Amino acid sequence: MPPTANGNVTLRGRGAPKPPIHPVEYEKSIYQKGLQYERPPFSFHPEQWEPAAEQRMSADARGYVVGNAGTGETGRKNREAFKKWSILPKRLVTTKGLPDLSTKVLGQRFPFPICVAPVGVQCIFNPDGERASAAAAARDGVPYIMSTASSTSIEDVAKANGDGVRWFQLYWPSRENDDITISLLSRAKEAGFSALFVTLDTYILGWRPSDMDNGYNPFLRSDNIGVAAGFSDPVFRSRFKEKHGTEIEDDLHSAATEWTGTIFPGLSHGWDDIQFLKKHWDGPIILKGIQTVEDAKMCVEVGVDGIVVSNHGGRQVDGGVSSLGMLPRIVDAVGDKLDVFFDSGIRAGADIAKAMALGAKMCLIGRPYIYGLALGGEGGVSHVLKSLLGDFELTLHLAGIESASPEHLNRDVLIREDQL
Ligand SMILES: Cc1cc2nc3c(=O)[nH]c(=O)nc-3n(C[C@H](O)[C@H](O)[C@H](O)COP(=O)(O)O)c2cc1C
Ligand SMILES: O=C(O)C(=O)c1ccccc1
Repeated sequence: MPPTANGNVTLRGRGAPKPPIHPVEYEKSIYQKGLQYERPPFSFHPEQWEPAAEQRMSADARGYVVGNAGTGETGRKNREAFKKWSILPKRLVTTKGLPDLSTKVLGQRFPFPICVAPVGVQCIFNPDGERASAAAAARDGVPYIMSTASSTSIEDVAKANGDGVRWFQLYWPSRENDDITISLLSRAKEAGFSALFVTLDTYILGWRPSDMDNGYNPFLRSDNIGVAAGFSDPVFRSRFKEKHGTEIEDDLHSAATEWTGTIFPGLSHGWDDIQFLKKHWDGPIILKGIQTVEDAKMCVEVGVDGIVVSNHGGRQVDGGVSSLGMLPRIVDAVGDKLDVFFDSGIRAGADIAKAMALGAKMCLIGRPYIYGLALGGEGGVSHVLKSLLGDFELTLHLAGIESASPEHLNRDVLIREDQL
C-alpha cells in the first residue's frame, strides 16, 4: 500500500481531529480479516442501507426520515440529477500515492470533504441518538453539524463529540425571541461549536404526507424525546414560565408545542436580519438552503462566509428544482467569493466526486448516516462514513484523479450522459 497522501494534513484551531486512518485502510482491513473477525454491523451496499433501516424502524420514524414533501418529486429529482453526469476515467496517470482527499473550507484544511448534516431528533432512531453520531464523526475525522432540533442538549452533544470539529445549525426563532436565539448561540459557542449554519428553508415544516398519515410530529411525542435542546435552554425555560405560569415539567405538552413554534416560527426572516446574527456570532456563518443564483449573490452581499446549496433533501418544496442541478450555476456566480457546501441526494462515493467536480467544497451527508444510526448506533454511523469515504477515494484513484482539490477534481472529469 503506498504511503497515505494526506497523512500529514495539519489543522489549525481547537477541535482539530486526530489524523484519521486513510479510508482505503477500511477496505484493506475487511479483506484481511475476512470472516474470522468482527464484521461491520451491516452491508457495504449503499443502496441497501435505506431498506435495511426501514425494517428496523417504527412506521412513524420510517415515514419521518424517508418521507419527502408532497409527491416526492424533488426528492427523486435530487437523485436523478446525479445520474445525468458521468465520470471520465483517465488511464496511465502515475501518482505517488492515493488521492489527497483534503479540502479547505472556512479558512481551514480538513482531511475529508464531507461533514455530518444537521438532522433533528435522532433519539427516535437509536437511544444514543446525537451522542452516537457526534462520537462517530469525531472518531472518523468528519465535522459534525448539530441541529437546533436535537433530542440531546448542546452541552451533551459537545461532550460526545470531544475534540472533534463541531458546527451548530440554527433554526432561527423570530425576532421577538432574540433573547432565545442569543442564548442558543452563546451556549453553542461556549460548548466549542466553531461555525454557525443557519437553515433558511424551514421556517415551517413542508407538506409531508407520510407524517400526516401517521399523525406524527417528532416534537409532540408523549415521551418528549425531541425537545431536549430547547428544554435545557435557561432563557426558553424562563420565557415559558413567564408566559404560562408553570415550569416546563408541569406542562410538557404545552412546552413542546411552544418550543416547536419557537424554532419553526412560521414566517421567514429577511436579508436585513442577517446583520443580527453577525453581531451575535463570533465566527463563520453559512446559510443553508440556497437554490438560486440570485440568493447566492445576496449571500455574498450580506457578507456571510458560506452557503449550503440544499433543498433539505426534497422535504420542503415539492416540485422544487434538484439541488445538484443548480450547483454549477451557483458555483459560477459566487464560488470564488464564499465557500459552497452541498447536500441533497448524496448516497455513495461517486456522488461526492460529482458534487465536488461541479464546484462544491464539502458535502453534507444526510439520510445515509441516519440509516447507519438506526442499524448500528455509533458503529453504524462510522461504517457509513468510512464506507462513503473509501468508495469516494477509490473512485478518484481509479479515475486517475489525483486529489479532491479543484485543480484535479473539476468539470473536466465529467460528461453529461444525455450528450453522448
Ligand atoms: C430526518 C431528517 C431531519 C432533518 N433535520 C434537519 C434539521 O434539524 N436541520 C436542518 O438544517 N436540516 C435538517 N434536515 C436536512 C438535512 O440537513 C439535509 O439537508 C438533507 O438530509 C439532505 O438530503 P439527503 O439526506 O436526501 O441527502 C433533516 C433531514 C432529515 C432526513
Ligand atoms: O424533518 C426535517 O426536515 C426537520 O428539519 C425537522 C427536524 C426536527 C423536527 C422536525 C423537523
